[in-house]
Amino acid sequence: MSALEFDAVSVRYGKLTAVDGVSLTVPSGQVVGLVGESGSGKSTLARAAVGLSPVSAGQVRLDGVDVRRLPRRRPLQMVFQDPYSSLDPRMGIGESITEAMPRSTSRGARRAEVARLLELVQLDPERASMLPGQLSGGQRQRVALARALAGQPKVLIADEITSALDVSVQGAVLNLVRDVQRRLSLSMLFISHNLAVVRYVSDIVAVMYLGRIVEAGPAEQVLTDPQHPYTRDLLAAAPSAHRNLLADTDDVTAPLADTEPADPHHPPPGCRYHPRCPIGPLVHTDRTLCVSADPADDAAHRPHHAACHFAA
Ligand SMILES: Nc1ncnc2c1ncn2[C@@H]1O[C@H](COP(=O)(O)OP(=O)(O)OP(=O)(O)O)[C@@H](O)[C@H]1O
Repeated sequence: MSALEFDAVSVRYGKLTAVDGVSLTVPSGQVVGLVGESGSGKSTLARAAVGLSPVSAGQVRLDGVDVRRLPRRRPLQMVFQDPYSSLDPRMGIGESITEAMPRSTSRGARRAEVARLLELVQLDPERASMLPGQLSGGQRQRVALARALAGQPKVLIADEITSALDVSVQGAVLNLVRDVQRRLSLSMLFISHNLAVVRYVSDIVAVMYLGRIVEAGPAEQVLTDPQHPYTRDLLAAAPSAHRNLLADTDDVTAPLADTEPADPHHPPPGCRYHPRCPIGPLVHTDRTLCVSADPADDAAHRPHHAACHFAA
């Protein structure tokens, strides 16, 4: 079991700061669910761990070791929304899985290992010679998971892995991932725009807004007693999060009611959420503080914390 730590990580694309000094820990054997609107920087943060987005400041560590020092970052494996990101359409699925195994795997052991991995993701090992195009979307995603597991990871990063699938198979893939995570005691960073899905798999929930984590804590606490107005607004925009696991209405990428989506190229001064935040007017404070001062997350040492001047 291994802990993944983002320590004040920033990612810049030219003038755009997509991830801005994010600190977040995925504790050993636990699942951290990362939520937030489209463009908030979730994928960029996850990709920073596996070397797919450029870290301009800060460090990502696995058990205290800078991940850049890990050979091919093999202990960190990522599964994407589109399984074709990791599967070659011209390569048999068994071969794709074999390719991801450590070089030390003997030739003789490879075939048995492919069969073991296919069984682990509940696919018939007889299918090892099939091409990805001969499988359904859900089966392809299972193969992508088997390929990620072939690298013998300690940490699994799952980025919207069910959102491109038919609703009818989303639940099964989700159950599979959760089952595999528990069985192998993997640490997992799980990204989804669907709050009900995040609630179902996560021990900890982190909420991202314009490149920052604005709230994090034990999943139940964050989702039933949110401290940050943005988290409250997300939950209010997804009322079925508590009932229907896979309802489309939980899409938090939809703009929140009556508010302009934020422009990551021009983050507002002070608190980044202040132009959309209902709290100032509600509590009759003058909003000078929110407009002028960036709310430092003073309580980041606590299990449940939020970056808001008026956190509940
Ligand atoms: N390779 C890139 N080059 C330039 N800008 C990028 C790149 N990748 C992401 N961005 C920008 O960084 C910001 C964060 O994007 P990111 O994809 O991480 O957000 P997200 O929260 O994962 O959104 P989504 O749910 O839509 O994937 C966005 O403004 C996006 O346009």
